[in-house]
Amino acid sequence: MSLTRGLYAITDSLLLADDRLLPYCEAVLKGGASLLQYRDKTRDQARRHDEALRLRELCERYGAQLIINDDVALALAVEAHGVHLGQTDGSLSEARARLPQGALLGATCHANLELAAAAEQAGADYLAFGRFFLSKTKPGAAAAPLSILHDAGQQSRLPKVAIGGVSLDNAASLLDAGADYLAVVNSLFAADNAAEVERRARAFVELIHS
Ligand SMILES: Cc1ncc(COP(=O)(O)OP(=O)(O)O)c(N)n1
Ligand SMILES: Cc1nc(C(=O)O)sc1CCOP(=O)(O)O
Ligand SMILES: [Mg+2]
Repeated sequence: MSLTRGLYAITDSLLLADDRLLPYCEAVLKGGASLLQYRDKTRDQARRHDEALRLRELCERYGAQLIINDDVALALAVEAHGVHLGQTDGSLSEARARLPQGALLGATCHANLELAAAAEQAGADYLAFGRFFLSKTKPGAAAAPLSILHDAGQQSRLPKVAIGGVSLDNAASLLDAGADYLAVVNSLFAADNAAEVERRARAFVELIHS
């Protein structure tokens, strides 16, 4: 499946604790998210493997793609659809070489066009820029101007992912600036129940395709 535009939901271990991971992820997929990233910073390899496997099955049921954050080995072990790597997560070229053909490789580029060019050269399938707004999930993330989305579009034809504090209130500004995918944690998953997660996902998807 090739990348076009859509909602990119990212999991969070705190927001999705207490058995919320699977029902909330199913809700986000029912709402129309096309990419789901498993982002878990713990070292509990057995649980990570089990959760990633369940999420891969869930994504397949809904025609979405599971991306594993940081961990190429886990992505290979559960036959995920791809991996997302940041600037300190290892070599993109090596990850590209290890992944099967057709697997997605995403790269964090912050607000830096040189990082974006290097990621494309290394074989990335999408370029992630941010953070655009204050992020409750990652409060220390460095700010990026909206203009980086336009500038990246001048340099590359790869899909551009916008991340960091993305909400239903600011989504339109990111889309207008050139974002192809909106990557969202808190504004999707900080919800009281799965029905609310689905409603929010649907609202993002409608905005993206309007
Ligand atoms: C879609 C997307 N964009 C950016 C990031 C951030 O990656 P990274 O800089 O490696 O930070 P961590 O997420 O690993 O804390 C991402 N995960 N996904
Ligand atoms: C994981 C991550 N990376 C960022 C970056 O700027 O690279 S911002 C971020 C957190 C995104 O969560 P929320 O939607 O809750 O702000
Ligand atoms: Mg990372």
